[in-house]
Amino acid sequence: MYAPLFETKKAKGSSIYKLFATSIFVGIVFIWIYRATHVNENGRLAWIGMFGAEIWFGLYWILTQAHRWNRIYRQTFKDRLSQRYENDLPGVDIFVCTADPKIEPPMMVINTVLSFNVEPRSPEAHFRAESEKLEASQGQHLASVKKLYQVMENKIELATKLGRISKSALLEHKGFSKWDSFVSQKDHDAILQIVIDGGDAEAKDTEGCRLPTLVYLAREKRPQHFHNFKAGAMNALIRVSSEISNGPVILNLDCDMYSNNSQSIRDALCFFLDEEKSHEFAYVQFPQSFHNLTKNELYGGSLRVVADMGLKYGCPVEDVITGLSIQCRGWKSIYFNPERKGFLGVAGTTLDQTLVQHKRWSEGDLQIFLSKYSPIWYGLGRIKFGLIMGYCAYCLWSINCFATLYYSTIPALYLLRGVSLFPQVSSLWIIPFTYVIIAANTYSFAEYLCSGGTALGWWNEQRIWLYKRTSSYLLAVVDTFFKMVGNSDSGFVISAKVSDQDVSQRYEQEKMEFGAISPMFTILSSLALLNLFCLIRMVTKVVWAGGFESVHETMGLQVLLSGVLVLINLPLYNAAFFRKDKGRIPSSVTLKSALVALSLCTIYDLLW
Ligand SMILES: O=c1ccn([C@@H]2O[C@H](COP(=O)(O)OP(=O)(O)O[C@H]3O[C@H](CO)[C@@H](O)[C@H](O)[C@H]3O)[C@@H](O)[C@H]2O)c(=O)[nH]1
Ligand SMILES: [Mn+2]
Repeated sequence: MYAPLFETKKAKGSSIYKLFATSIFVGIVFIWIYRATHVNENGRLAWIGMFGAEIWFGLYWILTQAHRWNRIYRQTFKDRLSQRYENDLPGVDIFVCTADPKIEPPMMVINTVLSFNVEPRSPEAHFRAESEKLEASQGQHLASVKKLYQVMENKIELATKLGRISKSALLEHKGFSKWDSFVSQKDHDAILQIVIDGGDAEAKDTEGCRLPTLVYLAREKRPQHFHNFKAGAMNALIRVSSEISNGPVILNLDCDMYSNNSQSIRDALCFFLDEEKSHEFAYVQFPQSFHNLTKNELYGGSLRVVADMGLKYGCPVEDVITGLSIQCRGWKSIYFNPERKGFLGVAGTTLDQTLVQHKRWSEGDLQIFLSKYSPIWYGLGRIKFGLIMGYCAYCLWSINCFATLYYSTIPALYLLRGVSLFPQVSSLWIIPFTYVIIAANTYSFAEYLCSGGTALGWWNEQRIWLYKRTSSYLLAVVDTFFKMVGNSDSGFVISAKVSDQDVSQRYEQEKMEFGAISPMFTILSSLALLNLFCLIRMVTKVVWAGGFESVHETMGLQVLLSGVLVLINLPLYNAAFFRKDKGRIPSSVTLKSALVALSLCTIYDLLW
C-alpha cells in the first residue's frame, strides 16, 4: 500500500473563520454605504477622500483573506523517506550568497556554511546553546572542538582585517591567487576554488566520514556590466555547480541563515520524492525566521525564503518574481513551517534597517505588479485566483501608503476645523465602524498571541505597520514612479547583519533606534507631531470654550483615532524630546518635522 512521504491537513475552525470574515466584510460594506449616503457638505473633499481610503482598506482586506481563507498544515514522514530511499537520496547543492564583508562578516558566513555533526549545525550557535555544558567538566570534547574553531576564527578575522588571504592558504588553494586581479568589489576576475573535493578518497573527517564538496566562487564583476544582485549570484552558482556536482536539488540560503535543524533537507526531500505528488512541486520554502529577536519584537516580524532553480533578473525581490513565474508555468510550491525552525537568520536591529528593507521589498513587489510578470495579467488563467489575490496582497503593499497617510493626517486636521468625518456616537452608523475596528483588531491580536508573540509585541507590530506604510511604502511608490519615467535604477540595499555595541545594547533593551538623519524619520515625526498638536489644540479649545458634550457626540471616533496615533507614537516623542543617547531622533529632524506639522496645523486652523 502507498504510504505518502508527507500529509496535508486543513486547519481547524476554518468555517468559523469564514463566518467571522464574512461578518467583517458586511461591516465594511455598511461603512461604504454610510460614506456614499452621508456626504458632509462642510468638508466634501475630505469626505470623498475618506471614502477613497475606506474603499482601498476594504478591497485590500479582501486580498489579504487569500492568506487566511483555507489554511493548511503539512507534516513530513522522514522515517519512510529513510526506509525507501536512504541509499539513493539525491545530491543537494547548497548555495550561500554573500556580497559585502563589512556588513556580512565572513565569520558569520562560515557559520552558515560549516557543518560539524552538531545541532544546530552552526558552531557559533551550537557553542552558544551549549555554553553551560562547556563550563561543566563533561564538556571536554566540546572544549577541544571549540579550540579548533577559535583557531579558524582567528585566521578568518585576520584575513578580514588585512583584506588579503594568508600565504599558507594561497599555497594550499591556488585559485585564491586570482584575488590579485582584485581592483574593487565591483571589478575583479572570476575566482573559483574547489576547497574540498568530495570525490577525493582523502576527503574525510577525523571520524572517517566523507566530506562534502566545498566550492568557493566569486563571479566576475565589471563596472560596465550590471551584476543583478543576488539573482545574478544565484545564476552564476547554478551554472558553475552544474559542471561540478550538478545536484538535482538546490538549497538556497542567505549568508546569515544558519541551519537550526539538520533534518530540514530531508523534510524538503519528502516533498520532492513522494511517489504520487512530487512531480508537481518546483520548490519548498521555509519561512524566514530569526535568532536575534527580542521578546517584544520592536521592529516586527518576518517573511519568506525560496529554495529554488534559475532566477529572474531586474527586480530586487528576485525570490517573489521567480516563485511567481515558476508557478505560472504550472508548478506548485510547498510552504513548510516545522515546529523547530529550519533556518535562522539575522533580523534588522534598527528602525532604519527595517524601513529600508521594507522599502526594497515593497518597491520590488510593486515593480512586479507593473511588469509583464504581474500576477494579474501574467497569472490570470495560469494560477488559481486565490493565489493571484495572495500575490497581489504583497505586490500592492506599497499602495497602502496613500490611504494610511490620508487616515493619519486628514481626520486630525479636521479636528482643528471642528468638522466631523465619522458618524455621531449616538447614531446607528457607528456600529459598523466600531465592529470592524474591534473585530479586526481583536482577531489580529489573538492571531499574534497564538503565533507565540507577546501583547506588547503586538502593539509594537502595529507601530511598525504604521511606520512602514507611511514611510517605506511611500518612498517605494515615489521611486517606482521615477524608475518608470526613466530616472533611476533598481537598487538592492543589503541589510546589515552587525551593529555597534551601543546600538545592539539599545536593541536588547527594546529602545527604538533612530540615530540617522533620514527622510523617512522626518515623515514619521511630522505625522506624530501633527497628531499631537491637533489633539492638544482640540483639548485646549474644549477646556477654554466648553462643549465637551457636543465634541464627544460628533467627534468621538476622530478624537479616538488621533489619540491612538499619539499613544502609539509615545516612543517617538520620547526619542525626539527626552532621550539623550545616540539613538534619539537628531534635533535637525525634530525641528524640520515640527515646522512641517505646525505649518499644516496653522493653515487648517486659519482656514477655519
Ligand atoms: O548584490 C547582492 C545583494 C545581496 N546578496 C545576498 O542576498 C542575500 C539577502 O540579502 P539581505 O540583505 O540579507 O536581504 P533580506 O531582505 O534579508 O533578504 C530577503 O529578501 C531578499 C529579496 O529582497 C531575498 O533575496 C532573500 O532571500 C530574503 O531572505 C544575502 O545573503 C546577500 O549576501 C547578493 O548576493 N548580492
Ligand atoms: Mn537578510
